[in-house]
Amino acid sequence: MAEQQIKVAVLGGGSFGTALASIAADNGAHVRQWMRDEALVAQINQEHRNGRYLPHYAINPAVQATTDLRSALENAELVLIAIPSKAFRSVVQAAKPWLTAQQILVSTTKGIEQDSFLLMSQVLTEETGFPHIGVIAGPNLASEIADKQLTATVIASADALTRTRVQQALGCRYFRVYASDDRHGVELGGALKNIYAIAAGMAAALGMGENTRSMLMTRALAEMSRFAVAEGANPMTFLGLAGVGDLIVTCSSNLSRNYRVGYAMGEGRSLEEAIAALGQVAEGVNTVKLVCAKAKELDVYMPLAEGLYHVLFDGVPAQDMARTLMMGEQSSDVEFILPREAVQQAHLDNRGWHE
Ligand SMILES: NC(=O)C1=CN([C@@H]2O[C@H](COP(=O)(O)OP(=O)(O)OC[C@H]3O[C@@H](n4cnc5c(N)ncnc54)[C@H](O)[C@@H]3O)[C@@H](O)[C@H]2O)C=CC1
Ligand SMILES: O=C(CO)COP(=O)(O)O
Repeated sequence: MAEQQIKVAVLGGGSFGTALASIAADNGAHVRQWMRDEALVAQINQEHRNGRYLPHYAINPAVQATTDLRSALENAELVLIAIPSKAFRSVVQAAKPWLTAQQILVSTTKGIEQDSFLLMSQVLTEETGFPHIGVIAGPNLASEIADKQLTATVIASADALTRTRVQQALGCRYFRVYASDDRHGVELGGALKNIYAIAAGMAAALGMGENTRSMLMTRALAEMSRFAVAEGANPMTFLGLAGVGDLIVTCSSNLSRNYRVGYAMGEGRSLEEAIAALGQVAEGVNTVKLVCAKAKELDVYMPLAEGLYHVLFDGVPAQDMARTLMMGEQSSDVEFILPREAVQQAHLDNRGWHE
């Protein structure tokens, strides 16, 4: 018996939405991709190319682009939402008339909502109340996926049907989909690593070495997981693709937009100049603001994020961020083994030498 063709809707005409639409079509799905720009729709449908966001890659000709939300969503079994966090809720609200409780709704967005501090899958839950909600995150540079470089991602959901359908719809010879039920941890991993990608780009532009890069990434992981645990996530998630995996790729690659913003600032450009030169979304700029405020509220120690905040928004020179790392408290390597507090207490108990 021939397998049924799954119907997939992708909301968003940017680089990641386009890469995912093309994967699903390569996998035999019936794919409609919604975006606002009529010219881009025409280009995708006629030339099978997204000249604005992925100009050098061929899109599977079966992807049908449209500016009509209704026709994109009607009868779709799986809806992938690849819209920057600033516009995510408004797009979900516009889509609501054509969303149903049977559909599987998946956010691919790595950001946090400004006023609510909600992650995008929480926005989906709040707006729809539907049961099949998940999130995709992992080391997934869109242009490498479009180039069919071997890539892995994570589908995270408490709902087994959501995990399975996404694995079936997107898993193919160049794209491997792993499952997790820690939706919050996976989604936080994707959002938080953008902060450290900016810092890593800065460090690279300032000529810092490989030891420094490795220290930065590892301490970033400690900081991310500390924050995520305070938010109720499982720290083990950060050993996976959406934690350490995504951190490695975004802190190492010039293809990451967050890394590029940091690199431009490390070369002496202002934040405004760096963003203007990018011309795309770097979610980390907003995320660092929101996370620093939340960390204060929760009393979570995040010296790297705070140091980056001061460089981005208070005019502190980028070189000084490294000092924050070197001159911070003497701490624990892996605090899930030796708690930070135990190290601090031992210092208090042994005051007076070298101080
Ligand atoms: N590009 C990448 O390599 C990856 C991106 N992501 C995440 O996916 C999300 C989307 O990213 P990209 O596709 O890369 O972004 P992008 O910057 O390439 O494109 C964003 C798309 O959203 C559209 N958009 C913006 N505001 C809108 C609105 N109000 N209504 C309708 N459409 C609107 C833009 O027109 C554009 O088509 C981001 O949060 C990002 O963190 C996740 C993994 C990889
Ligand atoms: O999340 C990404 C890769 O996994 C893409 O990162 P940027 O948003 O920094 O380009």
